[in-house]
Amino acid sequence: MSWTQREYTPPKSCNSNTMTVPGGSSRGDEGVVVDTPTNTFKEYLPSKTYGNTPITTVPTTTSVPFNTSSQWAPEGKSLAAHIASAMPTPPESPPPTHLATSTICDSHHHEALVDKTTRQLGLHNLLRVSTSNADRYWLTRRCCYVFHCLALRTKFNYANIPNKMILRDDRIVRAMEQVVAEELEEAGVEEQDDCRARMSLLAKHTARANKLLTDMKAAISSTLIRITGYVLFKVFSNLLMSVTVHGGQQEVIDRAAQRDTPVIFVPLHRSHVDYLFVTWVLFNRQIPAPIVAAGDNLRIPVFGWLLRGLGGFFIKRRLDNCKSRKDILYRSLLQTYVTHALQAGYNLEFFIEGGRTRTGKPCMPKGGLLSVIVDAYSNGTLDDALIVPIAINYDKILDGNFIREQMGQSKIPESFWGAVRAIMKVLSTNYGHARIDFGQPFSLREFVHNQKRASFSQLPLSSQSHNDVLPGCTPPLSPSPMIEMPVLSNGRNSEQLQSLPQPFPLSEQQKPETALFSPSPLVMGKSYHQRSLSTPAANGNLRLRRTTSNPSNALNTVTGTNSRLTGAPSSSSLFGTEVTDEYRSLVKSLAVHIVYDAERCQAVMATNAVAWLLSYVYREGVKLSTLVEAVDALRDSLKTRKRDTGFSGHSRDAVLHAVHMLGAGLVRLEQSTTQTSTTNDTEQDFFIRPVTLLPNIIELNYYASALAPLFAADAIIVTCLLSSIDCDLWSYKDCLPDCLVDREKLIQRGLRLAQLLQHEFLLVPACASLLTKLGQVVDNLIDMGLLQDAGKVDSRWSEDSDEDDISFSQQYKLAPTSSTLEVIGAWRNMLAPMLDTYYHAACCLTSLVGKQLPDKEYIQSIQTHVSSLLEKGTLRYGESICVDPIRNAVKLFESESIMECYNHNSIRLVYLTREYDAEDRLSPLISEIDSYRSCIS
Ligand SMILES: CCCCCCCCCCCCCCCC(=O)SCCNC(=O)CCNC(=O)[C@H](O)C(C)(C)COP(=O)(O)OP(=O)(O)OC[C@H]1O[C@@H](n2cnc3c(N)ncnc32)[C@H](O)[C@@H]1OP(=O)(O)O
Repeated sequence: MSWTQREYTPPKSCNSNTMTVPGGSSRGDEGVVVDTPTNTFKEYLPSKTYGNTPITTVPTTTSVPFNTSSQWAPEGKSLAAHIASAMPTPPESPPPTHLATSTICDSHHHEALVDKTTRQLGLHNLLRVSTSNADRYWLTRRCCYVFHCLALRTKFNYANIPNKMILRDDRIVRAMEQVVAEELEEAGVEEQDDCRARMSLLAKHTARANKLLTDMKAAISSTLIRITGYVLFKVFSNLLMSVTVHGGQQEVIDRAAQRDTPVIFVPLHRSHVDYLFVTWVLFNRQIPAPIVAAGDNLRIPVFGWLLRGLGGFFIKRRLDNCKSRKDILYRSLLQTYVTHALQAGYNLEFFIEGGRTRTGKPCMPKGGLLSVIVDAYSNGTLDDALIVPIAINYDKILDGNFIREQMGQSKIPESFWGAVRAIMKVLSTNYGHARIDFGQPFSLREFVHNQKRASFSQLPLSSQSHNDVLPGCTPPLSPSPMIEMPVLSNGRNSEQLQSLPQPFPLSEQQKPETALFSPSPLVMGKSYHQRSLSTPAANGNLRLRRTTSNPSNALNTVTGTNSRLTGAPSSSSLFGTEVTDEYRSLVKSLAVHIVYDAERCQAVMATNAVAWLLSYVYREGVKLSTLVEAVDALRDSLKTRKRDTGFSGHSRDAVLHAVHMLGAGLVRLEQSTTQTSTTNDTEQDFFIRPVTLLPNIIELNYYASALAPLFAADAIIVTCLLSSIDCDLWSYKDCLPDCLVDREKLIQRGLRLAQLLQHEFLLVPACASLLTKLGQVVDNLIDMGLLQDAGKVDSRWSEDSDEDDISFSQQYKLAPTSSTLEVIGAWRNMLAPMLDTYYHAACCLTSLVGKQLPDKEYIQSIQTHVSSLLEKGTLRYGESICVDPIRNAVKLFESESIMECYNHNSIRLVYLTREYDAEDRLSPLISEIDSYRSCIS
């Protein structure tokens, strides 16, 4: 089987800054055993019922007695021992094929951060620490973590941001006045008439603001970080075989952290361990801990206090309790706190997806916190920020599984005892390897510049006046009165600071434009506010100085609106109610860039590869030897696509390790004996079979889904191809079926399917063209030999063409072979369960004709419908029952204006729009989705 595919090369405007390090993860290298895992397979005990649907679970006994010796296992080892010793991903293995990736258009910042040294560094297992005397003395060997943690510098003076200072901020004062005025108006009291009512309302809201701030703010303690750092060494070394980071990436992060610019860490969220890892890596690199946005569901006894001391600041997961009424005061407090913290020198970390992925694929990003940063930049409060996408992946996630929620049951709220129970459970299990990948840091300023240039070049020449407000940006805040900025010092004196690399130089291409900016020494020198962590003594009273104008600020300068804007409040803020569409799309494209970049740098673990192959290629089971070959081929494909694997060494070890990690509940390992036809000898092999029953298959699918974004575009084109031909390719193995494929039509169909699946996959970043990407996927099918040139036809003869419009469309004939069929079959199977769900969700729209339903009830009715079809055996894939694709289908119906919603008494009610409020009007949509399913056998 050949999975090899040409890598998608972004268009010229979007340079891929993939860096290569010599070596590359290679197959066949000797693996170094890091640790010895427990030899027992963990028992998998899913609950027997989910909601009202009884679910059959597979027995948890394995088919292979792992404690017996086997002929197959070399040197008379027991099978269990053999499997236990088959562990890929030694940390000293060759480094990955790339350091980090970034898709940022025309980015130049990497030149300043990446050099020969960073490219040459290899992988590093964080659990292996070395103190200078580590090997010499018994005590330093025994207590290496203690010595290591003591040697690290953690004492940064994290600035205190007093409530008073935030409450005095203009934004809060305005918000408070607005809230009070609204309440007075609601109560029918004229503001001028009732001064006392106004004063008492002001006092009430000031007290509320004070309480909200106290509940929100982080209170980092250096000592707590040091102690936790040590505890995490002990805990991780018990739970995990390795925690690997690329040395070059660490070096780049060090350099980024030394710049006088806030660093914004944006990890994809898989597990509660993610935020522990990020701060822990920074602790190991002696970088100040960032403040981390934590959902206020985590503000539970003891743990809440602990998280706050480690950098957590608590935010509401939904800003407004009721969507129809914005909590202006809360929004302005959050925005002001984050802005002041960035000004005070804190680095920030937040999980842009707004929660852990339940499917294994990245979730669509949220724009709230990101808009705060963009707003701080646009109003001149921040000169720049370095954004670092991060991806963390695990052989096996420590937080259990998300089956309950995928089966439609509500999430169990976090509690003290729940957390204690979870920790106790986790402590007794082996979770294999974990891998942390830092993407290429990129400059917010550079991003905004590039976005602005892209939008600017799209404007007609006549409208390209420098006085025009920049497309994608709203006017910045007026300059605020000068307040003194706290000097944050992380131990560097001013000379050291001067010697550090300066903010990213603007590129040659940017120069003509930047010439429009008023030249200022502030940009080149260090006169703009200093960022460093201050000594409390020097900053007993923290005061902030905001730059009066920021000449390097792309938005100010390009809009040329500084003078006009004096006194104008920001309308682009979390607090502001009038967020323009252009500004929203700027923030959205930044958010998409971050998630796209983070996903691209995520390493594929052995469990992901095996789960993907078992879910979509060998659902009926496969011999170990065949699976090993398939993993080899998949690794080649990943390499071609510049994706790194979180394992190295022999693929057979990787497969056995993955089977062990996934456990008997998800994958069965059976011993099989085959007779060779030539020598009549018997050969021992294993037969590996995925457990395809519900709910186990949902968990297996979680691991498989890590590869879904990588193959999503291929899967879309293949699904369109297979559903548009009227023959079954599988019956034409190695011969030519008599059908032709039109390139243009295929790509157009692909574009439509991509639109239907817009809530499932981020196929391209904002700076790239989906059309180009789908074209490259078609080219790849040609390279694979599936499509063969059949000449061009005059497209005038096609149905919708114009008589005068002469254009030729490329035609292809199909040449399926067993290996290409295996590959495209896997891609097709990847989308099949999702398309089934979308189809049935569309069918259920008919139940909404002439009525409205609470959205939860509607989603539940779709799930009930799908599970009844599963019980009847009409549906092939158990995964179709998952609630996530159902929700995404509903979001699609909303974005296609088929359905609308409104809030009534905090309940979200959905109903069909007038154009679709009849069964016959829904039929075209249902048939359209069904047309893509016709390829599913
Ligand atoms: C040494 C070892 C140490 C160990 C050390 C451990 C460290 C220990 C730390 C603890 C750490 C715990 C970490 C837990 C991990 C989580 O708890 S993850 C969950 C919490 N975090 C997040 O959710 C962060 C990302 N989420 C967001 O940014 C969300 O937008 C918010 C802020 C939560 C709000 O969500 P929402 O209420 O659903 O609202 P959303 O639709 O996003 O929009 C809100 C507003 O944002 C603005 N906005 C949204 N999109 C846009 C846009 N595209 N453009 C412009 N404005 C926009 C608008 O103003 C919008 O309001 P409207 O005008 O639409 O009314």
